[in-house]
Amino acid sequence: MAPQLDAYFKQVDSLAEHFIDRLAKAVAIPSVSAEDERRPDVVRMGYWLADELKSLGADVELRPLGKQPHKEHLDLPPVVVARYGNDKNKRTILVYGHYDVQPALLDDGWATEPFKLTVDDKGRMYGRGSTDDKGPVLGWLNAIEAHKMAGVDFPVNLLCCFEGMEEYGSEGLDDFIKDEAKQYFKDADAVCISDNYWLGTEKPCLTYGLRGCSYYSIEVSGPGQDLHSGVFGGTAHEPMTDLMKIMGGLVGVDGKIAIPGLDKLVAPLTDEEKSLYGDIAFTMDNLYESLGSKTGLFPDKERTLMARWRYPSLSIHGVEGAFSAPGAKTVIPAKVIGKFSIRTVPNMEPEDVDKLVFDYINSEYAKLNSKNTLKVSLQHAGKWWVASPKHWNFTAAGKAVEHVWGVKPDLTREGGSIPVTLTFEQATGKNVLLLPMGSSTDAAHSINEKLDRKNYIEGIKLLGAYLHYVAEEPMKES
Ligand SMILES: C[C@H](N)C(=O)N[C@@H](Cc1c[nH]cn1)C(=O)O
Ligand SMILES: [Zn+2]
Ligand SMILES: [Zn+2]
Repeated sequence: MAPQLDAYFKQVDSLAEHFIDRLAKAVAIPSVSAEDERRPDVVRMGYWLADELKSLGADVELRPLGKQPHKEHLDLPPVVVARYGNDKNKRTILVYGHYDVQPALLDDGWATEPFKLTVDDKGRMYGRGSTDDKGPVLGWLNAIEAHKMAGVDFPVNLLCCFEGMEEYGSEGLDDFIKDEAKQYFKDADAVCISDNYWLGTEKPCLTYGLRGCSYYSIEVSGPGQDLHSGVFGGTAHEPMTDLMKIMGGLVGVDGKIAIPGLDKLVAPLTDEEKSLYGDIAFTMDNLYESLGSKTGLFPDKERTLMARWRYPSLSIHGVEGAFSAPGAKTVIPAKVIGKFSIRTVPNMEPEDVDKLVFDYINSEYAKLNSKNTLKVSLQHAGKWWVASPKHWNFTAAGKAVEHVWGVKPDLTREGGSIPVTLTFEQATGKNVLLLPMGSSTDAAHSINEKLDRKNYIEGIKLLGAYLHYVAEEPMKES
């Protein structure tokens, strides 16, 4: 295998500028799934990706997902499914990624235009979606192209599933995966997802766990319209005041969730699990570097990792309808919608979490004796996932990491969520591996998101090398 991989790696290096150009084209399409007016761009991105795959020789289909639930005027963006290779003597790997991105505005504080890939003198490639998840998705396409150009036989059959709604809770995809598990995806021997990050900036990792995400909104309404606070202040129940009381009580400044009973749903920490954290290559400086400050909640690495991986957290995201522009407008908002989410962990069942959340908010609201109207809703929920890393899929990826990066990867869990991971595992019955490309300082979801050139180019080598090692692994279990 070594000469083949050498030829492939060389080809990746010589195509590096072309691969960066491909990423620039993808970043230039503002495929923001959460913004209704951007939906045509999300669809355009799906078609662009399909065309790129076709030009590389893959069989591609754009599968419609129907209307968006609760927003029937909007079509969901298509799922791009593709097959590259159909050799019965080769293994088949199913890869998943997403071509939608988080919202981004220059005014949010970006140093460069978010939808223009901007490379600085240190090789940092800034742009929305660079690391989450356009760089990794294009990594698979680039791996195909470099094999073709180098004349190296592609070692496996590749099935692709690229969606356009991941950042909005993967609307519609669960049913699609369940339907296709025994059809389009039926040949898959294992699944690989590249959509998370290293823990630091130096050491690669393989990831076998994710937290779940239950996302809620609290709507408080009262007055028929926004009011003058001089004329009506002190005479009416104010929705914003009620909302702030409720939202402010959900979580303490120490990160402790105030919802009674939630902690009882969490799997107890065993001695065996506790012993795993010490060996992970992660320092408090890694945390401070990616936070951009020293505002961590815990002084030590073990508790920080546990807080990220194996305990739930509650984050308050924002308030719709509130006065958030600069200035000093004296308005009483008539209706406000507060948004928060809970990252869930083993053994929290989403329905149990919902019940505790609704009961707590309703009982706290009752204590306010407000005449306003409260509505609490679940926006979307995705369950946590923890798998066994003792599978040939992980062994192959471990060997590929050692080959490309010269170091054994850490086995990590991830604080973020990719809800379809569990769906892929359950619907196909196959092992799922998370193989990240980007690093902890990439600022996914934040301003100035970036992917380092080195992570992108070596990441393309890694994805290709992983497929070669997969082809060599003895098949021991499904
Ligand atoms: C880890 C992955 N790249 C990611 O960013 N996932 C999102 C998924 C999500 C959940 N609700 C909405 N989007 C995340 O963890 O926030
Ligand atoms: Zn992602
Ligand atoms: Zn994301």
